[in-house]
Parts: sequence; C-alpha cells; structure tokens
Amino acid sequence: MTTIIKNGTIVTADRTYKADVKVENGVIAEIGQNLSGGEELDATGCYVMPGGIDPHVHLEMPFMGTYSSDDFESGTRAALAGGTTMVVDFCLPNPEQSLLEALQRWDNKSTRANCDYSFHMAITWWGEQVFNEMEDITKRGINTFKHFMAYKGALMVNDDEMFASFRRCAELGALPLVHAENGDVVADLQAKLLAEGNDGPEGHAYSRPPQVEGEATNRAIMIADMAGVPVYIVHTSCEDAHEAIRRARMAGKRVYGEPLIQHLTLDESEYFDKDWDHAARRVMSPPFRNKQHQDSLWNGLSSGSLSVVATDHCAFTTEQKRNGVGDFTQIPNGTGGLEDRMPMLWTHGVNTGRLTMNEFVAVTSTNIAKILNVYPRKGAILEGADADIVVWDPYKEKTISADSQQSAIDYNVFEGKHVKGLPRFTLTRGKVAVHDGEVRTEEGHGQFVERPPNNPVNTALSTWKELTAPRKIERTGIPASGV
Ligand SMILES: NC(=O)NCCC(=O)O
Ligand SMILES: [Zn+2]
Ligand SMILES: [Zn+2]
Repeated sequence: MTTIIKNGTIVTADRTYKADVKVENGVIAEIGQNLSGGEELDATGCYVMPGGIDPHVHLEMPFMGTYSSDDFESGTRAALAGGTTMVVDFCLPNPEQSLLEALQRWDNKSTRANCDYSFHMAITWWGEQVFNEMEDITKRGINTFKHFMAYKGALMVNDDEMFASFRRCAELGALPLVHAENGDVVADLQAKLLAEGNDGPEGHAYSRPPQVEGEATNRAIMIADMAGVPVYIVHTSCEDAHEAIRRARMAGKRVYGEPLIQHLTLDESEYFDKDWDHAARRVMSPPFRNKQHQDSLWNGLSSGSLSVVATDHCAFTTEQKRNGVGDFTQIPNGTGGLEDRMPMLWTHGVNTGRLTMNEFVAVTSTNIAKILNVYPRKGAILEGADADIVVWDPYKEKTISADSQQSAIDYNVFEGKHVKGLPRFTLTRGKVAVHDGEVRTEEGHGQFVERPPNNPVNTALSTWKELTAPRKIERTGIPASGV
C-alpha cells in the first residue's frame, strides 16, 4: 500500500521545507519533489509533521478505588483524532507484585490500541525481586522506571527506595521518572484542611502548594545526581519545580522537565468555581497554578529548560469524581487532554508566537523520541522512519466540546476553548486514521514499541561519573597507628 502526501510543507524539529512524502508498508519510503504512484493525500496549505508522542497517559488505570475511564481503545482514538500517534502508559505493580506479572496485565489491556504505544514500569515497592526483575523489564524493551514521591500509603516510595532504584537504573542504562511532590507534607496538609472543615475540591489545591513540588523536584534531582543517572520529572507545574530543573541543567546535570498542556493553559481559578462538579473534574496532581507559574512553564519551553509537553491523560467521569463529595482526598486525581494537547499547544503556543513551529514539533514529538531512545524511528520525518505523521491544517478551527470528543468521559476540561490548527490527516504507521477530520481508526492496529536501554545521554553521564568518581589516595609513608 503506497500513499503520497502531496504539496505540503514538512516541519521537523530543525527544518521547514516543501516536499512530498511517500509512505510504503508503514514507513516513510521517500521524501522529494513531485512524487507519484499511490493514493494521494492533499496537503496543500498544511504542515507535514511527525505525529505527536504523549509520554504520559494512564489508560484504564486502577487508582483511588476505581479505574480511569478511557481504555486503550478510546484513549488512542482520542490521541489520533488530535494528531498524537504514540502514547506511553504506566504499568503499576501492586505492592509485592512481580513486575513481570503486572506487565502481563498491561500487555492484555493494550491489545485494543489504535496507535503505537509503550510502557513505563512503576517502582511501587522495593526488594530483591524488584531489583532483579528490573533487568528483565529492560530486556522486554522498557527503559524507563517511574517513582511516585506522593500518594502516601499507596504508590509512594521513600528516599532510600528511590536511591536504590535510581542506582539500579544507572547500572541498566535506564531512565528514572519521578512524580515529584512531598507526599508526607501533602498527607499532613490534607488532614489539617479536613479537620478545619475544608473538604471541597479547592482543598486539593491548598494541600499541594508549589513548595511541595519544588522541594521534591530538587530532592529527586539531587538523589539522581548521587546515583549517577539522568532523571525525568513528570508534570512539572510551577516555577519552584522549574527553577530546580533549570538550575540543575545549568550545572550540567541531565534533567528533563515535562509540563502538561493543562498546566500551560488552565489556572487555579477553576478550583474556586461555585459548581462542585466543575472544580472536582479538574482535580489532578499537581493542581493547576496561577498565571506566573504558567508563564514560567512557557518560558521553559521556549528557552529549552523544559523539554516535553504531555497530558497525564487520566480521565474520570463526573460520577467517579463524586466519590469525593464531603472529602476532597477521595476525588480521583486526573484529567483528560489527549485529543486536545496538540491543537491547544498550537493555538496558545505557535499562534501567539510563544513557540516556533519547529519548537512545537520538538516538544510534542522529537525531544521525547530522543529521551525514550526511539529516535529516529519515531519523532522524525526521515526516510526509514515509521510513517507516524500528522498533516496539520493551520486554518482549521473548532470549539472544544465533550459532545464531539472521542474520550469516553462526559465532560472536557477545555470545554468552550476555541482552537485554530487541527489535523487534516493523521497516519499511524502508514494507516490513515484521520481523513479530512473523519476518524477512521482500527482497533488493534497499535503495536508495542520496544525501547532499548543505554541512551547516549546515559552513556555519557556514566562515563563522566566514572571519570570523576571519588578515588582512594595511594600514600607512602603512612605513620604508625597511635594505639
Ligand atoms: N496526575 C494525576 O492527578 N493523576 C494521575 C496519576 C499521576 O500521574 O499522578
Ligand atoms: Zn503523577
Ligand atoms: Zn500521571
């Protein structure tokens, strides 16, 4: 099956130029002028870009006594509708559960995916078995391990466990990911707020001020530095965390920060809405912040101190959110965003001049492909790369509405937002999944993407750490012991 994308302008992380793209057997076969010989997709007036990669989603996630409502079918359908062609979900072992056994469950769930996907493995407990199985997991093509510094009594790990796991990551050439919030402080603040009768959704935001994130981000970075491993901080939401990342990068540490489209475009006033449902639907961790924090995140993207824009798509229905009526700590944490990430970032980033088109491609696709060690198979418009492509129409507009979304939930946190810039076509390994705005996904088309360890950044850091490691001083003429 041959497809030619005709008359478009190719936009990659580092170049913008006019050319046609020939797709054969799921990969980019040729890039050139006046290509012909297959089904043609008209890209006149459009930008031909690498499909988005969302490295942070939770599909059918078991969490807070329920499951997030988008599964691998609806979640990846939403992704493709918005121009995202690969997602990375988090495999979460139960306490004491084998990592391999947990992975089997995630393998079963993901067979319905419409686009390619991969997994991060969460380290939810620590012991010899976990230490050993981390190697098996990397052999299965998973080179990232997630650590939660929050969710005390559930997913949270302590500093000693995190340090041990980070050191294991360093040995295996893997990358630790961190949810950086001080879980002990959050738990105390939650209890205090509830005791004072502050039980509404705004209590969620009050219990997770920027300081809990700034402190934990700095701690994770320093622990990673001592373990000799790069570190990736998920859902960076505030200046306090960004500042820690920026400072570390300036000091030569290998640290990545990942803001979410929600934190870039929605603010804390959502929690002060008089409508309980409105506020609760927006409960996620970390919570939305004020405009100063938003500016900091945008500046981080344009200056390069923040690397990736994700969604942390973890969608709960209104009914599920109502588990927390009378106690905000029981509101399932999470919001959706998979379908809206690319159009919202284009509208608020490229159309406003905060980002160039090339920066847009970098932060939605290419940077994370490199970090995950799948570049240039993913994240590139190059001959030989997978044909995960979005043909982006910068003039196509819509108003976001739950009524027309792919996600399974009954609302959208971006409801009523107007976006300009949408996919005309989305291709997932050559298959046209969005055709002139019409969704034509194929359940089960998605494949697991293996990600080898030993990213060049890991190797460089290990080399440097070995070169600069403390060494015993060999001495002659050591004086006799005083005893
Ligand atoms: N972010 C959030 O509130 N829910 C999903 C789980 C997580 O990433 O912390
Ligand atoms: Zn998190
Ligand atoms: Zn998450």
